[in-house]
Amino acid sequence: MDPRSRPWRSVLYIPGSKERALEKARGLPVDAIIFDLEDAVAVEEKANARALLARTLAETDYGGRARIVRINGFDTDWGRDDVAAFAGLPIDAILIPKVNSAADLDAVAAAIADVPLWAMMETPLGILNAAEIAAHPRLQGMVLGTNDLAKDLGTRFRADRLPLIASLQICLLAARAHGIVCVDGVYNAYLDEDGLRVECDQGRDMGFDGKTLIHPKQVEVTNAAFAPSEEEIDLARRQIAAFEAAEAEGLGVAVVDGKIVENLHIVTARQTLAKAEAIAALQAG
Ligand SMILES: CC(C)(COP(=O)(O)OP(=O)(O)OC[C@H]1O[C@@H](n2cnc3c(N)ncnc32)[C@H](O)[C@@H]1OP(=O)(O)O)[C@@H](O)C(=O)NCCC(=O)NCCSC(=O)C[C@H](O)C(=O)O
Ligand SMILES: [Mg+2]
Repeated sequence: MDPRSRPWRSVLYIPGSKERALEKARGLPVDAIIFDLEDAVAVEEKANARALLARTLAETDYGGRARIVRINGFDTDWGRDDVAAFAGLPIDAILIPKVNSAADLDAVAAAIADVPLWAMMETPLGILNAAEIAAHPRLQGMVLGTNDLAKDLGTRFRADRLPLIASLQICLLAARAHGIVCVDGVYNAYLDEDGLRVECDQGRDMGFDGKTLIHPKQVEVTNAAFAPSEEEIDLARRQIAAFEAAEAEGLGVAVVDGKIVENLHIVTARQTLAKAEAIAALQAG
């Protein structure tokens, strides 16, 4: 199945150790959940969190939300046990942190069959190797880890994310070249709705499928930013109608709102309508 055929607007991290948050997520309108065993879980809680999460995933219906488990690094004390604990459980992907190369994916792929892999893109070496990582046959998605990346690059926070733009675009290029999902990093100031909206709009403009989140308060703004707007849906419908009318007259170009519409714009228009339908189906289900 094409991993991009479903919505990935809002992808919420939940610490695997937080029972209340694991329960609460069942009622949140998110497209996907990342159940985190890595940075959100303290060292002394790692084993308990893994057991709690495995039990929860075995017993809990998360509806249409995609379920992704972020394991600890495969070369850490916990990584191999994390992977083993989720074999056979109902999950949609395993997310590997701090992926530096395709070889990091090979190691996890050899340890668990059938489950799609996702990669955290958050190290300078990983960004430089984005093309070979995205080309891995088991990889279905990339998630930007902008906190780790900012740390390793030594950047300072800027609202326009100028120091990170090149890395974001390299990942998008790699993901798009290989037809996989690409989700933007988190916005740390989780009570700052205006700042989140600006960053969501930037990510949407760049071409990300959605954004990773750390708190339920961020869901509504993010879902709105990454869904096709009413205006976009209306334009897509009018472009398709105008182009089909032009084609019926033997023409290859139509004009809508003073702008040319060619078959490549129709591909985008159809994708917009398909995304709106997929979102509606997820919300209805
Ligand atoms: C940021 C938080 C620590 C804030 O926690 P808290 O103060 O407890 O929040 P609230 O009291 O406002 O919570 C209100 C209710 O919402 C639930 N809740 C909170 N967070 C979540 C969540 N993430 N998912 C589901 N539900 C959540 C609370 O349980 C409250 O419920 P109720 O009792 O019914 O009122 C906290 O939000 C948090 O821990 N967030 C996740 C942090 C995290 O996962 N960090 C790691 C991922 S980020 C990262 O590593 C990115 C990457 O690797 C990089 O490098 O950039
Ligand atoms: Mg990180």
